[in-house]
Amino acid sequence: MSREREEAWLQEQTRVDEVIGLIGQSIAGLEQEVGKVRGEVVSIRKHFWDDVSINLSNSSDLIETYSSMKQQAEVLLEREFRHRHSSVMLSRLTRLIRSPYFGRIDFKEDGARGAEEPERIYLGIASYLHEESGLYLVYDWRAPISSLYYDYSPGTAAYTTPEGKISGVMELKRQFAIQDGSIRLMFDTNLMIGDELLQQVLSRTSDAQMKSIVATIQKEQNRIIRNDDKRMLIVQGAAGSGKTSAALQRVAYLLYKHRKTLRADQLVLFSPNPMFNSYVSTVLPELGEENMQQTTLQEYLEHRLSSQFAVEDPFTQIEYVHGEVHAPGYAARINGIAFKSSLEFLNMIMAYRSLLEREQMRFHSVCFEERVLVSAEQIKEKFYAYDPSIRLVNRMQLLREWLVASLKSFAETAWKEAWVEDEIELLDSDDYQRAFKQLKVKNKKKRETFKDFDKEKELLSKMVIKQRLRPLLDDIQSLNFIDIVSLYKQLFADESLLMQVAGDADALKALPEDYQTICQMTVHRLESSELAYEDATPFLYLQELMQGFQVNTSIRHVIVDEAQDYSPFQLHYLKQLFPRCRMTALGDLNQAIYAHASILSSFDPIVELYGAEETEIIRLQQSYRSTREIVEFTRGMVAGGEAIEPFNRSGSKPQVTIADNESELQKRIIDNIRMLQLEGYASIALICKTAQESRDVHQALKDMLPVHLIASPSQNFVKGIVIIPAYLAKGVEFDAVMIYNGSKQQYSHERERKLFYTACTRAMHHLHIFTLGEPSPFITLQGEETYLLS
Ligand SMILES: Nc1ncnc2c1ncn2[C@@H]1O[C@H](COP(=O)(O)OP(=O)(O)OP(=O)(O)O)[C@@H](O)[C@H]1O
Repeated sequence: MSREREEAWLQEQTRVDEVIGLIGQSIAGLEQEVGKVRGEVVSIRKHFWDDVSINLSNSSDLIETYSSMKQQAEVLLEREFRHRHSSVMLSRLTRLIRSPYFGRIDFKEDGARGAEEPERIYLGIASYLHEESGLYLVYDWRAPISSLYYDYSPGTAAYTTPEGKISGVMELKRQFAIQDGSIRLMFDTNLMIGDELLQQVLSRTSDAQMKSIVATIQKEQNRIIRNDDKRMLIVQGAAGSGKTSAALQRVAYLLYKHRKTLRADQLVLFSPNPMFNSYVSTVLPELGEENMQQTTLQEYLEHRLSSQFAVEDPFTQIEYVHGEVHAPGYAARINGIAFKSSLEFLNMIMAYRSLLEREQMRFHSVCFEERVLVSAEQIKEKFYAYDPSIRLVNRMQLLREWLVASLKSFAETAWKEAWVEDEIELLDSDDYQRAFKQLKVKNKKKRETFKDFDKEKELLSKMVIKQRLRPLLDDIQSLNFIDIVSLYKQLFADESLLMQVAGDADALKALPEDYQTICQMTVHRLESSELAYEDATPFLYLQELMQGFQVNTSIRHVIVDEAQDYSPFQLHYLKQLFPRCRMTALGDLNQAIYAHASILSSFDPIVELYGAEETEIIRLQQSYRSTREIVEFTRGMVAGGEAIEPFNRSGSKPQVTIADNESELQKRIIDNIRMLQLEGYASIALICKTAQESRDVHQALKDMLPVHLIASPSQNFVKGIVIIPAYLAKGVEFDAVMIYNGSKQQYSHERERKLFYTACTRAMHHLHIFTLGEPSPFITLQGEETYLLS
């Protein structure tokens, strides 16, 4: 180390010591404060009534009592607020003291006098204000001035504040890695930030949890994080380019920037599967923020539809797409999936709604026990008797009122029926008591005598009727008299209707050639009370059009990760569901592994969602996850892959091993896993094509190695050796990846290309593909120099 550098290091360590000392003092003060205020809160709560003087004798005493209570309540509120505030500060400083900052910039604003020293800005995961001097000893990485660190190398630089742009010269940019109070690494950078520190960070072994990237955010990623102008932000980025990482940092940024108006529960992340939720769940707490809500589209669909159907999940659909290629009707199902996820089909459903306003509506009869109170036919007649200019949803409200009235008039006579008397016999004593109480109140009001047997019986009978009609009334209130299942089924059962609707929606050309088979298959499944994944969103959309949209207005920001997995139809639906939200959609078209059209296959429909004016598209080409060798091998597998830039981190070339039979294949895999373990890799994945294959391989290997099977999306992500189907490994990463059988037989069809690419790009340091017989063309078409064959 040069002398100059040694001195700088020493100076910085001295400052680190000072800052840690000061933070320590603040922590001690806060601990005292928290303890004291907690004691006060407990004591006020305990003695609340002792200190309130209660006197209700006359109005002035009443006012005095009220104001004394109010005063006590205000004191309690103020103490509770102080307690919360100090506790938050305390936990922030406790996090900061371990590693107070990771960067420094020296910045001289334009207009500062020549002799003036540049301002030194130290950046950390939270700010630290030294109260006595009034100086910020650490700036929050999200503060406006901190963007200089991410956006510039030394030289002229500028940042934006709410008051405008501030320009100047950055004279120094320094990066640190501080652990337990000691500077472990220190770099001054002239290039763009991160290269050396990033090298170190990316060379580490992976973890079962994603990590924050706050110290090494790259310029392009910073654009994603701080982009706050447009309603829609689309990020199309290569595998491993940091889309998910940037999205989580973005959430932390938004929570900081809008801290007065935005709460964590007003943001929702749509993840590819529940396992992914646990994988990313520690990033925000690590940054000192509460987690946002996390869900999956499937979870939402289940929540809305599972009472009516067995709803197929997307993973069962993928298993079918990749595992049942020879099943009868396979091609029709695939075409059906693509068709039903298109915007053309959405337009057809809209056209269908218009048609239903005039004809073909379907209702359930309103029945009590076996008796039809209002027949489906009568409801339909009534519906079409309303003024056609009234909107469909409003006509449904009118129908509802009419049916509630019909039910009431039925109740008015039904209580006299003989069966009601039998039911009274079955009432328990609580019911009797309740009836008597009511009767007493009524009699008091009407000044009648109580000993009235008939009145008592009438009251009990009416009570019985009311109880028995309650579920029916609830059903009517929820508009369940509209027969949505028949409406959806009718669209496929009556081909002429489908043609008419397609014609009205200008979607005739989009109808697949084999639509008749698709129709039959759809009807067949609905008749078994099953809803295929591709039907779930259209069905729900139709239901909302009939019953009125159930929207969520409290959500202000929706983040859709792995956005390529969503169809245009599904994204449109999400937009309707969250009418007040801004949206961030992050994805990689090359990882689109579903059979439906991806929203990213053309940007047009997704841009149309909020309009070009309100949409920003950012592309990320640099891949950080994998070594240069792995990126150079995998990028050739996908269209446009040549644009993907590897980060300059070297490792061994991907290996391809051919085995003649399955037992040899497995033996080689076992040997390889043992070797990888000796080399110190902590997370190793054996990636299979389907869950079925994963289960079989697990069965074969489990007695020889400690392997975990992850075959269901609801499992948690675990460290160690995992056997996992490719579609569940989406979004996550491993130190070493082995592909179970990358043979020509397994991966050669176009639809398998992206699945294979997704599997290979999960590797950070080591990729090894084992094949049973001839390797897949996705391997052999790569340059021979990009991999090693054995
Ligand atoms: N600026 C950065 N600094 C440090 N690490 C980074 C940075 N950007 C990305 N990484 C790392 O690169 C890896 C890939 O990031 P991430 O999973 O966010 O990428 P992705 O684009 O969502 O990937 P995929 O689409 O393949 O799922 C992670 O280990 C992440 O920590």
